[in-house]
Amino acid sequence: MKQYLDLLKQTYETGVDKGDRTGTGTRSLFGAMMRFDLSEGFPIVTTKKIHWKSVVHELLWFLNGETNVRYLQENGVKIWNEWATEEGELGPVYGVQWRHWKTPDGNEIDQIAKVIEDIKTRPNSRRIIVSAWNVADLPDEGVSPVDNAKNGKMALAPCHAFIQFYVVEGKLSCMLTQRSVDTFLGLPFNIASYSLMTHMIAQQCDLEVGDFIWSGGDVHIYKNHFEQVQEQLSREPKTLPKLKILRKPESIFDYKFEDFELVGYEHHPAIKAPISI
Ligand SMILES: Nc1nc(=O)c2c([nH]1)NC[C@@H]1CN(c3ccc(C(=O)N[C@@H](CCC(=O)O)C(=O)O)cc3)CN21
Ligand SMILES: O=c1ccn([C@H]2C[C@H](O)[C@@H](COP(=O)(O)O)O2)c(=O)[nH]1
Repeated sequence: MKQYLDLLKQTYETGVDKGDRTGTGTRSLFGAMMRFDLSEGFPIVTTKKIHWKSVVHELLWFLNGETNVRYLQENGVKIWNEWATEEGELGPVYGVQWRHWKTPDGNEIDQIAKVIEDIKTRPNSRRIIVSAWNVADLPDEGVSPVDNAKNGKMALAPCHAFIQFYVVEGKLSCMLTQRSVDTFLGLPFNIASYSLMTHMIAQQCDLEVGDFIWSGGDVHIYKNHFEQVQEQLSREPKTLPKLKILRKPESIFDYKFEDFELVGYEHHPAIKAPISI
């Protein structure tokens, strides 16, 4: 995960002080790209422990079209709790936009099903895209995440907002555009999550995995993560694990947590850090 550590270092050393919505304050740079060849190992950060269980359950939850944190909580995943209403609602976040994008005529579009169909039937298409950036559902930035969710808006505007797939020589690649990046806490999850999804879609479409390309807009380190970043940058990365998918489910919507095994995930100890809400 040299690419990740290089970006963390670059942001830490060359970023500019910048205020932000949460009030914490950040060091930030604008515009970055990383490329991971998924055939060379599964890109999960090794210089601290990443909670793999949270990565997998969060992705399955998105793919199920869900936006209530109940499923996550039932599976011991706490990462979305702070933004949810008392009933557990987050408003029309990723799950709704991926699976149930509302059209003006009252119908819905399942963007994930469409992407699978496109990859199978029109692999040369340059329009194999999932967008979570539904302008009509964006939150009001002057209102708290919980109040936005109560008002039927997204609790948070999508961070990983635009996904494009590409097929060539029997390999599936994925490129993500992430408009806002919590480099210490969020980014390791985002890289692992999209790499996992690329493996799943490749399996469903009988393709090998190609590259995962990540691009970021406002790449920042929160000011209360500086010590943790220094600690992490002092650690030596370890060899990447391999992802094993233990069966081929009927469809992209039928995967279970137990279907995935990260073989040989060696990592340094976890590093605790406060999350900015
Ligand atoms: N400021 C901020 N950063 C984010 O990364 C982020 C948000 N907000 N809001 C929405 C989601 C929620 N995400 C989160 C939330 C919490 C952790 C977190 O606390 N991670 C810890 C513990 C993980 C666990 O035990 O599951 C970590 O050490 O990685 C990570 C990503 C990513 N997103
Ligand atoms: O998957 C995610 C979700 C969120 N983040 C981070 C990026 C920002 O630090 C906050 C969102 O705040 P905005 O003011 O809406 O930009 O959450 C992430 O890195 N990854």
